[in-house]
Amino acid sequence: MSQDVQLDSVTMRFGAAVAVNNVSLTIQAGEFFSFLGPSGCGKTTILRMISGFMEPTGGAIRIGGADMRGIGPNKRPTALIFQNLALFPLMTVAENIGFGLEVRGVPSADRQRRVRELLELVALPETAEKRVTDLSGGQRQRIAIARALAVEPAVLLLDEPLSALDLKLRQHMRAELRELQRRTGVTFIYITHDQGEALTMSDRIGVMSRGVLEQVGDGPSVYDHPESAFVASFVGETNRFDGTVAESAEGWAVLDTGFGRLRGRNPRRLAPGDRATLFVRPERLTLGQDENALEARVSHRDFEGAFVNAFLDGGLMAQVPHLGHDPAFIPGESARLGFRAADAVALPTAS
Ligand SMILES: Nc1ncnc2c1ncn2[C@@H]1O[C@H](COP(=O)(O)OP(=O)(O)OP(=O)(O)O)[C@@H](O)[C@H]1O
Repeated sequence: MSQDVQLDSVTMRFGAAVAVNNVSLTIQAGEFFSFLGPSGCGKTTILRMISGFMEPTGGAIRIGGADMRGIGPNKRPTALIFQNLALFPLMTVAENIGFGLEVRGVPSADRQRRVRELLELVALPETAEKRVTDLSGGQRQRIAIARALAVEPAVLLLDEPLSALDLKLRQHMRAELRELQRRTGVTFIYITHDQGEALTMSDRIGVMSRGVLEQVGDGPSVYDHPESAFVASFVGETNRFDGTVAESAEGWAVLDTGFGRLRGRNPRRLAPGDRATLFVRPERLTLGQDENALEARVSHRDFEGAFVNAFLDGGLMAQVPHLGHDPAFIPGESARLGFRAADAVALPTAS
């Protein structure tokens, strides 16, 4: 059975350094939850504490309501998949998957049945007698997952498991992991620095920076409603207009910026005189929009296939779908752009 994972003011100090700072959160049973953040933000440390390879220096971790303090990794209802998978190269696929069951003394016939079921689950029934070294990267990935699921963990912990794969395979595996999670109902806790992975797979995402859990929410809420400058900049591309709040009213703020007065949402209740930054996604900065109108010279444009990205003076970027007849972003010429105030968010400028 899958179980919820509760972090209660969890802190991890290494000497004077605080790797994880007072993180509180409940990951629901059966949820696909991702911790997303840049290198060094504390994601791996959180995963190690949940799996029992490290004890927090403060706070508590409960799984299915039971306090995990003092309970070693083998006694916890968790399984961990590392970045390098750590499959045994000299064993066959079936031996790899059955390894944890053998260690636990599961009889051979039961073990074989379970291995067959798991190979069906990851759609690789024909590979049972192959050596893992004869498999492709994506196949090895699936075998590592089957091996982790063999011992029927309530919670599967995944430490950047796709980072060694090439781009196409990585994108394909996202869908497979998501599907596998739905089918098994096991709680997945996934860590990644790749926002695309987090956004496509997760029920909810916890965005981390410098040991702090900055925001928790589903993909659209984190992308469309960032609550800090860090989240706005780290999740997705964004334009930023630095300035000072000139006016503020219920839910709205007007900023004086290098591009004139610009208006956006004001979820953090910024007041006149506050330093602030207005964030606008490139796909929301559009041609022929009169609200929050501005002019900027096009420096260059990149053709990306499905999209055209136009780069403008002032560090701005506008993204439009490529429909065969691209709009007039002509390098060297001035473009008149704008954005709806509802598509912009003013947040305290990052220190
Ligand atoms: N055993 C340790 N001793 C001392 N400092 C550590 C130890 N483990 C991690 N740290 C420090 O804690 C911070 C968080 O590290 P952590 O590995 O959790 O980050 P991360 O977000 O997983 O990064 P990455 O994606 O690079 O693995 C870093 O500053 C790291 O140097």
